[in-house]
Parts: sequence; structure tokens; C-alpha cells
Amino acid sequence: MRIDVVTIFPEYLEPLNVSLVGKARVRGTLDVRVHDLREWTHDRHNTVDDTPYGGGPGMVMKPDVWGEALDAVAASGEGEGAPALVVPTPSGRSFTQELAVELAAKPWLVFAPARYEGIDRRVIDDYATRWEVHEVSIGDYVLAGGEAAVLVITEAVARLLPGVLGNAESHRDDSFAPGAMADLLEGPVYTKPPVWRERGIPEVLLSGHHGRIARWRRDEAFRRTAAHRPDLIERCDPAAFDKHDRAL
Ligand SMILES: COc1cc(COC(=O)c2cn[nH]c2)cc(-c2cccnc2)c1
Repeated sequence: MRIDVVTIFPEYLEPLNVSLVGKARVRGTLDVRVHDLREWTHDRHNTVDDTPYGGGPGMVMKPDVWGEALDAVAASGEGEGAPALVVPTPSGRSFTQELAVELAAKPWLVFAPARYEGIDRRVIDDYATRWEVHEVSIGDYVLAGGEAAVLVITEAVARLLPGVLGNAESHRDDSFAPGAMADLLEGPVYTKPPVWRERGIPEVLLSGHHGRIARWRRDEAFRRTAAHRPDLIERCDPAAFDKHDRAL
């Protein structure tokens, strides 16, 4: 997968050089290119924003600068097919594991994190005639810029790419992974030492009885989900629980 990010804060994307995404880049599984939007300005102050038509607070990012930048990114990928443009915004489609899976199947993502009040609408309207466009929200709050959202989306997508997660970290039983049972939150996890600050481990986990352990984990996940995200319970398919139990 190729990922391009156009931003006025390239240093904000430094975390893409470390950990999971960093290793995937070294291995060649991911080709990540970060571009400074100001490269495509032509004035002395490298201006990327201007006052909003219709008045109102804040500034809007200029369409001409974004257009030149995205055209340059497009030109650098001639023959690689059209990318999907991903614009993090509070007014976008909620980013979920399902959308992460959808984006992980794309060969090329171009991220356009905005600052200020956003990007002139005509940029998205123009690119939507040539590229797939995903306006994506990572949550119901307003950030000063979309760069943090690019880090979140990139990590959630990268870990789904083949070979990116080591054997130790498996996403097979991910919370939110498509599939009725897996829409539960993760239950509690434990590791050595067996006693820590006078706290032991739930007996069932030491029993070696895999069926009982799986049922206990399912029940704990259900309990946690009911407490923190009852909305996810409604999406579960009871038949999947029976199937899960029958497989124990
Ligand atoms: C593309 O337009 C944007 C993008 C962003 C940055 O992304 C987020 O905040 C976000 C992404 N998921 N959840 C939050 C911020 C605004 C904005 C809106 C109103 C006032 N101030 C700023 C507009």
C-alpha cells in the first residue's frame, strides 16, 4: 500500500516512522510519503489559508494550493491507478473497524488533513470527479487539525495489512472486527506474576479447560460491553453466541 499525506506540519507525521507503521515501511509493505503543502504556494509568506466567503470566524484553506499539491501527488503515481482521498473531518463518516478494513483493501490512500476551519469545498468536489473520496470522523470532537486523525487511521489500517502484525499480535479476535460475535469489547487480560499486590488471577484462566476459559472470556466481554457500549449489544446476533458456545 502507498500512503501520501499532504500537510502544513510534516513533523506531526514523524510517529509514522516508528513502531508498527515504521517497521512496515522498512519492510516495504507500506510506502509512506509526507509532503509539505507549502511547497505549492507561490507567495512570499507561503499562504495556505484565507478568510471565509460569507464572513465568520477563522480561516479556510485555499483551493488553488491544495489543487496543485494533490495534482502533483497524482502525477507522481501515474499508472498506479487512482488513489482514495481521505479527509479527516468532524463532519465525516464515523471511522470504524469496518471502514479500516475497507481502506486496508485500497492500493493507495492520499490523506488531506485540514487545519483552520477546513478546506475550500471545491477541492473535494473537484477530486470526487476523479478519485474515491472518504470524509472520515475519528470522533465527535473538534481538533485543531486532521494530522492526529491521519495517525489514528493509518495505524488502524496498517495493522490489517498482511505481514504487518507479528504472530504475537493477532487481529483475529479484534473487537469490532466484522462478524456478530466479535462486536464485543475486549474483556480483562492477565499475565505473570500469578499474584501482584495481593491480587490473584481468575481461577478459570488457570484451569486449562479451554471451553470454560472461552466462555468466561465471552461472558466478561459481554458484561464489559453492556456496561460501556450497550449500543454494540444491539448489533450482536444472538445466533452467533450459540454458534460460539457450540464450538467450545
Ligand atoms: C476538514 O475540515 C476540518 C477538519 C478538522 C480536523 O479534523 C477534526 O477535527 C476531526 C476529525 N475527526 N474528528 C474530528 C477540523 C475542522 C474544524 C471544524 C470546525 C472548527 N474548527 C475546525 C474542519
